[in-house]
Amino acid sequence: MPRITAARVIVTSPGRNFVTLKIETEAGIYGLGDATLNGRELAVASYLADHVAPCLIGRDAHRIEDIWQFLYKGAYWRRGPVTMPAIAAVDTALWDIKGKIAGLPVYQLLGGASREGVMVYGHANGRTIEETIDNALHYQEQGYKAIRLQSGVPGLASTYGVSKDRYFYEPADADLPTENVWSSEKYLRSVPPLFEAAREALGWDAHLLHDIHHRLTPIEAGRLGKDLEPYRPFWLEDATPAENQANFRLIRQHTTTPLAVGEVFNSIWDAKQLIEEQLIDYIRATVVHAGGLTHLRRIASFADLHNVRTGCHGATDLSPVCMAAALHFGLSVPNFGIQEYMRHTAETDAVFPHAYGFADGLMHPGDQPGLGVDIDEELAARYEYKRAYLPVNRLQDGTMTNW
Ligand SMILES: O=C(O)C(=O)C[C@H](O)[C@H](O)CO
Repeated sequence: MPRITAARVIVTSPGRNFVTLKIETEAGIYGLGDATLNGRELAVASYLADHVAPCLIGRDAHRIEDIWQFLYKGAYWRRGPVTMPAIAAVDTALWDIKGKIAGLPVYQLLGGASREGVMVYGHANGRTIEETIDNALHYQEQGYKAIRLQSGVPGLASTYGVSKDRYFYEPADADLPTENVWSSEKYLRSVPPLFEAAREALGWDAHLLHDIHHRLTPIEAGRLGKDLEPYRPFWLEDATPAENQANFRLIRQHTTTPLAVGEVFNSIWDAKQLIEEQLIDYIRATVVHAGGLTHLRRIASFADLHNVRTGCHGATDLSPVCMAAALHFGLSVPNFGIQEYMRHTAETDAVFPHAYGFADGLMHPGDQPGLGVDIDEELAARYEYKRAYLPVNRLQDGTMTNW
């Protein structure tokens, strides 16, 4: 049996912070797992190093399910955004090890490929509609079949999703949280003209997506969904906060625009009602924040029963280790919908050499045994952790709201 001999936490910041778990076995085979929780990275690093790693030593690395249950049930304190990325990192690293021992890419262990590749969506954004459309055309030229559109809102100094760079978007940028100002009224007026212009410029074959980033009330989201129906969006994401899952009933009553939610979910319980009542069309839970491949597969199987497809989160704060795992998952899962792909910087890619690649709008995890992603520890050590926070949001009268 491949006995676990070490579990080390590597914190590195090649352009942004990442927390990686490296599990080593007696035979010298190791596996990697992503444990990055944007803006709260060190909490997960400590949870892993101080509380999880000591329990792993000596265990059989092949017993993925048993170790998952041990860490979930054994902590007594279940779920949560710190615990679940820690469990996810262990789980992902164990799938990596199993694949390496078997000499097979992880997607083969998950049942094999269900499709030729994983359709991904790129991020087009700009300060104005014209700039956003211009960027979207660049994505289309590169072969993207699906593009997320985010544009600046007239009258607001900054808004979610609008970056300084055409390809790289990094919202966590300050030593202390940056304060933004938000107006739902101004925003609601700005999105329909964006979609109208996008359909005109990009045609009707392109899948067009949009992220509300939890900023609307359910009835406002219902109105936006209705206003966008003529432009047939692929989805409206994170319409409203989903702690109260019943909120989505109100949105559903008012629009047929497909809904996606779940990037902040960390377990199947966050989505139970949403899925059972078919209040959403796509579940955004992902490998790192929702308990690893083992738990994500459980969520996807449950979603499949209710016609909900996957649409995993894939922002830059999810490391290439998570991206690789997401692609193995996306290639194999029967009810795959789409995968987000926000490309990493060259510095990040150099620290995490990987086998996955993009062609004609689809990504493939590659056929290396395991996940097909590694970490250059020497290079990683050159990038020290830098504290960074996500921004916060206030309404124009100063009231705190969702970012
Ligand atoms: O990718 C998305 O849809 C996001 O909303 C990105 C999030 O803001 C980001 O992952 C927060 O860390």
